[in-house]
Amino acid sequence: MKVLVTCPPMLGMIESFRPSFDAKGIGLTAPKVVQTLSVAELKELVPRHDGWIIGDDPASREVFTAGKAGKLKAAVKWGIGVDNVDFAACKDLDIPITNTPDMFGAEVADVAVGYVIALARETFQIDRGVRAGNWPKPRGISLAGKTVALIGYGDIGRNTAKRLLAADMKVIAHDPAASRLPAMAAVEFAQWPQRLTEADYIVVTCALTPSSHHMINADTLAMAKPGVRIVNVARGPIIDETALIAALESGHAHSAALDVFETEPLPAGSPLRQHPHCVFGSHNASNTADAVRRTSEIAIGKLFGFLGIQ
Ligand SMILES: NC(=O)C1=CN([C@@H]2O[C@H](COP(=O)(O)OP(=O)(O)OC[C@H]3O[C@@H](n4cnc5c(N)ncnc54)[C@H](O)[C@@H]3O)[C@@H](O)[C@H]2O)C=CC1
Ligand SMILES: O=C(O)C(=O)COP(=O)(O)O
Repeated sequence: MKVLVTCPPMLGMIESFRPSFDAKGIGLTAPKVVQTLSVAELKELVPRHDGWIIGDDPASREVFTAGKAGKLKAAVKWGIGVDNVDFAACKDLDIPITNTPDMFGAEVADVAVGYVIALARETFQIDRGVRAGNWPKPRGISLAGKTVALIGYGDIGRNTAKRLLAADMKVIAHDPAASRLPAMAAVEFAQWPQRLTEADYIVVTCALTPSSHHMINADTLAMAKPGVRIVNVARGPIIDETALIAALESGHAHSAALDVFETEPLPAGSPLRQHPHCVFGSHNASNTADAVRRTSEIAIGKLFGFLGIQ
């Protein structure tokens, strides 16, 4: 058996997993040079492997079809988001596939709340100013009593809500699955974009689906409260970046903290790069040693299970 691993976080610790593959006599391919492979590269590599642990690569029908024509028997998406993986193609081709849900709720919520605080107190502006030899003292806002519109009430959303409530913030959650999810008494639910006008913050923690694509756009931004602060720790295309830039430039939106972007890495020419009221991450909100280790172990276990490896 041979397994291909293409998820960047796991590549960083692949050598520590190699002995468990060797012990089972499984060949392990983990390309080190490129982190996100192209369709052409995947069509070449995937068919030569029995199993595939997928990262942020374009895991398209074309790739799975090529895999099925070769040796591919099963795949696991490392992590939560499956927007880059064609699950329907796997079903059609009879390739068992799953992801690793509920792995990063606490870690990504920590980053989301860090960004809420950074935007409230402009800590990133102070840092830039002090480094430049200035002594800036922007006047912030208090978190207590402010309202957050939380888009997505899954694992990350619920962990984020818990932390925001501890800061005495009010949370209004928007999630089409709300009635099936465990509720917290203090969290109110609303259909999107109802009650958006009340929100001092919009915090995005939902899956990227056709229904959430560009949920934050020129129309919904125009409905938002003047001075709204925006945090996105989920997926870039949930926000129309062109509309966000316009809202930041007009001052209607106060500021934005983005861990994820419509195109990653953020392109050199993106006007966001120049905007002073933004703070950025590098799609890194899940990246702690504990979380990466446990997710990798679970991904390997699920793949071995599919392949019938004890
Ligand atoms: N920045 C990062 O490094 C990370 C980002 N993510 C992203 O965060 C997303 C959420 O992760 P989890 O909470 O663990 O997943 P989850 O599956 O527990 O929750 C996702 C929630 O999004 C909701 N949703 C789907 N469409 C929606 C819409 N149109 N409006 C509002 N809610 C909608 C679903 O009903 C579900 O409750 C992942 O799908 C992934 O894309 C996940 C891990 C790390
Ligand atoms: O689990 C997710 O969806 C994440 O965003 C984190 O993992 P990734 O960087 O997509 O491999």
